[in-house]
Amino acid sequence: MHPATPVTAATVRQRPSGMPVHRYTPYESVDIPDRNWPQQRVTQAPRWLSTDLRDGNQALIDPMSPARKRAMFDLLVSMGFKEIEVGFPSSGQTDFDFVRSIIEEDAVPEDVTLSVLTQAREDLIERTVESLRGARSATVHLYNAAAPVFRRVVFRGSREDVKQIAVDGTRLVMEYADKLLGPETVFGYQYSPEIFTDTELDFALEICEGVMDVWQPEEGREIILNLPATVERSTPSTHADRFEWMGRHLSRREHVCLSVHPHNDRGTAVAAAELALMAGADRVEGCLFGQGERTGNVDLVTLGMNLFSQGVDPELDFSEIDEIRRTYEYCNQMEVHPRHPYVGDLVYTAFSGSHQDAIKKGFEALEATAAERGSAVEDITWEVPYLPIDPRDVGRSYEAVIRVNSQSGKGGVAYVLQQEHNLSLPRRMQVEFSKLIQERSDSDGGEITPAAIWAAFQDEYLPVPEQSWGRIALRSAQTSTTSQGQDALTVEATVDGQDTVLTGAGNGPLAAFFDALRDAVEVDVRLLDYVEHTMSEGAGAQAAAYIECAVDDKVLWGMGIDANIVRASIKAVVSAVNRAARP
Ligand SMILES: CC(=O)SCCNC(=O)CCNC(=O)[C@H](O)C(C)(C)COP(=O)(O)OP(=O)(O)OC[C@H]1O[C@@H](n2cnc3c(N)ncnc32)[C@H](O)[C@@H]1OP(=O)(O)O
Ligand SMILES: CC(C)C(=O)C(=O)O
Repeated sequence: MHPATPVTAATVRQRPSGMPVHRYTPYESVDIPDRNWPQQRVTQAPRWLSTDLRDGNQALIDPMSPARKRAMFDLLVSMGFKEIEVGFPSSGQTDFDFVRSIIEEDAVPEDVTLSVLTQAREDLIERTVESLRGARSATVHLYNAAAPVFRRVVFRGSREDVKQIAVDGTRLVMEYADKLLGPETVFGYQYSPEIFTDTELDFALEICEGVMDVWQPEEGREIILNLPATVERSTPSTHADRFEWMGRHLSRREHVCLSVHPHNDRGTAVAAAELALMAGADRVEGCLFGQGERTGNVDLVTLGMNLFSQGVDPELDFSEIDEIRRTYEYCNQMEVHPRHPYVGDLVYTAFSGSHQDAIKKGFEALEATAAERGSAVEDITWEVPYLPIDPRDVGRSYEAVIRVNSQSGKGGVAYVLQQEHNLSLPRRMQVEFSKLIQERSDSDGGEITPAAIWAAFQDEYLPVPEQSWGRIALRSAQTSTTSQGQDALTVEATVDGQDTVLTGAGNGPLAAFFDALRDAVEVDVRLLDYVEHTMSEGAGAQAAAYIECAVDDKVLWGMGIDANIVRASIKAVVSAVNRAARP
């Protein structure tokens, strides 16, 4: 409870949480009942501007060194950004020198425009324009805050005074560009009424019109009007209403590039950007993985990948997302959260049973469709439950898609055995084995790695001669045909510690083996189900045999792997018989 507010029955009733809500006011909505944006769809990528090297950089505890700046710049270029805000050159020598270095070292591709930010102060503008000498294509971005509290507190002036700062600043930018830049530079201009989100719409419009009257946008001379949610204050829908309102009221709209610059204070910057695009914005400013002041700028990776996942070309290359992330982490000295959309360590991983089951079935269905159509899986429309995109499209593997812990079910365990060991366990055997894994994860806690799952599987099902438990250790098995046309089987094994030769006959090698077991080992085995498959293509391939049997009064599975399918089946029976006697 706020100390100045006494607790009374009335306040408690009005404010059940006890939080000092009376200090805050609701955000004003926009009167635009015939809004169009909800019907719109984004069908192509916007123009992107990365401000990692400016808004991102200015929010770092330790701003980027020249080497880190350069690594970030090169990354942005390699991803396909065509507009890059490379700094605030009048802030100090580091930013100024960085802009100079990429121009002088010819590190800026021909189709990339550099952008630099400045306040509307003459000395700063001069220094800013100075930094751009020799650039092929450059934009000066001028800002001043326009919201009432800034007019009152920061500039201590009227609307007219604040508009004049923008108008004079624009004129100064043009004058210094004329004076300092040569014909080799294609020069552009951007203006931002800072804190657009808290600025009265009519005043935001008035100040933008004043700036345009100076710049005189026309065919081949666009102006970028960037309307920043410097501090995110409204719902994305109200933000979109404001964009639609501005788009409807701005003069010379066809020469205006309307730009959105969301911050993430309410956690909805991505939605705010998307809805602003629906409301007519042409361009988005933001940072990789949402770096930036306070809660960050809008995350350009999420925005781009959201387009990608809807079948729209983002016009940015995210195919090696982990490389992008590594460079981001080096440059910003910040870590990406494990749940960060599209890139976090855990975002393509399912631990829970029902998710794993659905993912596994999804992969199987995709492969079946591809086989049916005779096409590659990569050419089939992606439709796998719980995975909005194919992790491989961003350079991830399927390795971590399913991880097993106490929340996992049979699907997850089966998936790991399938992926790592080419074993397709029959459904009832999946249930049987996953119970064993479940018991282990319940008792040990935490994740059970694929290696631990495999070790448990081998220990439980795959009989080997040196195995430390079980009645029977198989050494060799040979089949022949009896004079009555039956299958005869001779098996060399150690039974209860004694070297033994087992013989039997029956209709098929399995029946012959059951016969041998009944006589020599005194167990009664009945076959209930049998499944086999090859584990790989070509000669020398191993076969896997799974046998469900009743061993005396126990029903359970056994499994065997061998290059010879008969031996694989016999091993599977040995596996079941041994398991039946396991305490
Ligand atoms: C929302 C954003 O992200 S905006 C970008 C913010 N980024 C940065 O500020 C990073 C780089 N900035 C800097 O390094 C420094 O601010 C500098 C070097 C540019 C300027 O530093 P200083 O000269 O000390 O001024 P400072 O930034 O503190 O600004 C305060 C003064 O500028 C005025 N001012 C602030 N913004 C603007 C603006 N956009 N246009 C004109 N004047 C402005 C203030 O009213 C104040 O004036 P006063 O001293 O007469 O009261
Ligand atoms: C300079 C402007 C565009 C800005 O960074 C903001 O308002 O957040």
